Amino acid sequence: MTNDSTQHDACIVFHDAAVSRGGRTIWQHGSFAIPNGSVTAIVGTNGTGKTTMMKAELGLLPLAAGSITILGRPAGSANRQIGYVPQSYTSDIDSNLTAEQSVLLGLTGTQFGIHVVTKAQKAKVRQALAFTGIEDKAHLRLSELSGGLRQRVAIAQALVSDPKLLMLDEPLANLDLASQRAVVHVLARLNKELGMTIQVVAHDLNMLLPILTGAVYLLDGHPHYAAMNQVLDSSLLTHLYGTTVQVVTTPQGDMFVTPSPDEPEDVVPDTHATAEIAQFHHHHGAGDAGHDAGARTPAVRNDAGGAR
Ligand SMILES: Nc1ncnc2c1ncn2[C@@H]1O[C@H](COP(=O)(O)OP(=O)(O)OP(=O)(O)O)[C@@H](O)[C@H]1O
Repeated sequence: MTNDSTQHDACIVFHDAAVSRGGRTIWQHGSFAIPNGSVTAIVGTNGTGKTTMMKAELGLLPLAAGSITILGRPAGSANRQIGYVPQSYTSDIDSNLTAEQSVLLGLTGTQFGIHVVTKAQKAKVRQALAFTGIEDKAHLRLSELSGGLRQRVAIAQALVSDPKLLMLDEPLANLDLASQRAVVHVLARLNKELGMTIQVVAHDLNMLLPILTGAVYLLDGHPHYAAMNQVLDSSLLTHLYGTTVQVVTTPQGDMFVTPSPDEPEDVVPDTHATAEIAQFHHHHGAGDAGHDAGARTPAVRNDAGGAR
C-alpha cells in the first residue's frame, strides 16, 4: 500500500507504526498512505487511541515502532505546515482574549511578550476571521462567544498561517446542529477552495459524511485506512462501534449511519420444546406427569415467556 507512487502523492504515511502509553501498546502495525487533498476521519470507540494518533502524527508522542511521515518529513518536522485544533480548545482557552487576538496567536505563537503586529499579519487575521464567517466577532472576548463561534475562532487560528494539513480533534463535540453545519461548511471550503488536506477525529460520522473521502479506523488494536465507500459497510461499522449499525441511503442519495433498532421481544423465537418446559414444573406422582405436561402446555409456555 505504501509503494513509491502512493507515497509521492501522500500527505500522511504510516509504516508499521506503533504507540505505547504507560507501558501498554495502544495500537500497532499501522501501514497506510493518506493522499494529499483528502478529508479523512479517525474513527474508533472510546480509548482506542484517536487523540494518540494525532499526537503521534505531530511528533508529540514517540513511536514504539515503525515510522510516520507527514508532508514528506518525519512526524514533528513539518509542524509549521500543520494547523492543529486540539479537543479541549473551546473549553480551556484563556477567555479574556478577543477573537482577533486569539487568531493572531496562530501567527505569533505566544501571547506573552511584546509583539509588533505588522499590517500583513493583521490582514491575515482578518482574512482568517472572514473565511470562518466571524469577522464581525473580531473584538468580542472568547468568553462572550458561544461554543460554536469559539470553535470557528480555533479553526481561524489554525488556518491563519496557511497550513497544508489541518488536524482537528472532535471539532463537532458539544455543538448544536447549526454550529456543526457551520463548522463542516468551513472545512468543506478549506478543502475545495484552498486545497487543504484535512483530518478530523470524530465519534459521529453523519455530519461529516458529505465531505469525507476516507477514514482511518482503529479496530482490534490496529489502525487501517480505507476510502469512504469501503468504510460505509454495515458489518465493518457494526464491528467498529461494537453495536449493530446500518448504512442507510435516502431516496435523495444522502447516506447516513444509524444504529439498528433492537429486535422486539415478541419476535424472539421460543426454542424450548413443550416437554422440556414441562420439566420446570413439579409434578406429583409419575402417573400424572405425562398427562399434566400435555394439559398445561399453553400455561407453561406463558410462564416461561413471562420470566424472560
Ligand atoms: N498520558 C497517558 N498515560 C498513559 N495512558 C494514556 C495517557 N493518555 C491516554 N492514555 C491511554 O491511551 C489510550 C488511548 O487514549 P486516547 O485519548 O488516544 O483515546 P481516544 O480514542 O482519543 O479516546 P476518546 O474517544 O475517549 O477521546 C487510552 O486507553 C488511555 O487510557
